[in-house]
Amino acid sequence: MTFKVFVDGQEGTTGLRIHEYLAGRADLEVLKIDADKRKDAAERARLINASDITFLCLPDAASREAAAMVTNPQTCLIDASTAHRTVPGWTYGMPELAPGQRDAIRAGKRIANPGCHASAFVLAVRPLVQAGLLPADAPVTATSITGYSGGGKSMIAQYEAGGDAALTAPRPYALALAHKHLPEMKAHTGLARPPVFMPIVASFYKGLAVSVPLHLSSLKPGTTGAQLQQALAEYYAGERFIRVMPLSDPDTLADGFFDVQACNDTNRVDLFVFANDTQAVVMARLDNLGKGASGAAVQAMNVHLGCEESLGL
Ligand SMILES: NC(=O)C1=CN([C@@H]2O[C@H](COP(=O)(O)OP(=O)(O)OC[C@H]3O[C@@H](n4cnc5c(N)ncnc54)[C@H](OP(=O)(O)O)[C@@H]3O)[C@@H](O)[C@H]2O)C=CC1
Ligand SMILES: CC(=O)N[C@@H](CCC(=O)OP(=O)(O)O)C(=O)O
Repeated sequence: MTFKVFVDGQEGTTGLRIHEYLAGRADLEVLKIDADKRKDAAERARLINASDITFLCLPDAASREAAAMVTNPQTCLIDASTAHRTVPGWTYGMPELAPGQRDAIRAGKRIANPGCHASAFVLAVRPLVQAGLLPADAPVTATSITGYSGGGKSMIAQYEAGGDAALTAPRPYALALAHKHLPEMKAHTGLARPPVFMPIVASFYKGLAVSVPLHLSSLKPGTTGAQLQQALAEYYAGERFIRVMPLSDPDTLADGFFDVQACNDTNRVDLFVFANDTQAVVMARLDNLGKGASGAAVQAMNVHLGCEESLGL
């Protein structure tokens, strides 16, 4: 059986990368829209409804518009945007989130792909809340360092134009403390409040690492760094795309510096706990265009189609 797949937003950063993942898949027929019609609502609606799977790789408003175009009950949408991640009726497209999440992705026809920063944060924090080590009402904070491709075509063009000295240094942003990933960070971790979150974009193309600093005294009494690491390792045992590293892994910091780009060109997430007797930092690293966007979207499709086990990514 061949499944028909359409990418709405095929010329964008996420859409192009999805096409690379789909190339060579004998089980899929990729439907293409003519370049001059790619924003033509009627033509997009025709292709969406001719597909078994449509990836929405669009700004939020265009994603909502596309979702309203679906009339074919067989069509499954996988939305890369922020539009539907905490909307009832949509399944969060993170198979490793919880037992039962793969079944929900298999059954659902509306799948919301996690945000890149949120993917790293949720995967790092949820197991600690579930294990009772991190109280749900703890005052959690997080920073994220990301490559500029996370900002899509316009930010890539800005960085690659050159000539602006401000862009050569890392730039903290979202300092209104209302980043668009906060609702899903709260909803999918079990935290009572979203974290205080400060992302930083820097002058490298891709790669992302979220850091969550913790005072052990604010955790369940007696919690150690080893227990945090063990909780993550147990939660993700058997997950092929999640690698939980040894506590305070000396190899990672062989030269004293953390490599934000070491998951690039993979669909992998690496999780780390660095700790001493009183403090810990939990970190998650991924490729923002891999597990942070296009890789995760293709993985969700594979789960939906029941072929996750048999295919690589
Ligand atoms: N880049 C990343 O790391 C991640 C991105 N995302 C999300 O994925 C979505 C796509 O992001 P990204 O690929 O980076 O963005 P880009 O800006 O690179 O691409 C978006 C594409 O959508 C097209 N588009 C805009 N409006 C419409 C419309 N009405 N109809 C059809 N096409 C339209 C744009 O056209 P044109 O070429 O004319 O501009 C562009 O090609 C966004 O919601 C983003 O937030 C999610 C996770 C990570
Ligand atoms: C560098 C940069 O600007 N990054 C984007 C994140 C991209 C992303 O993941 O956005 P979605 O919510 O659409 O998934 C940002 O922080 O807004």
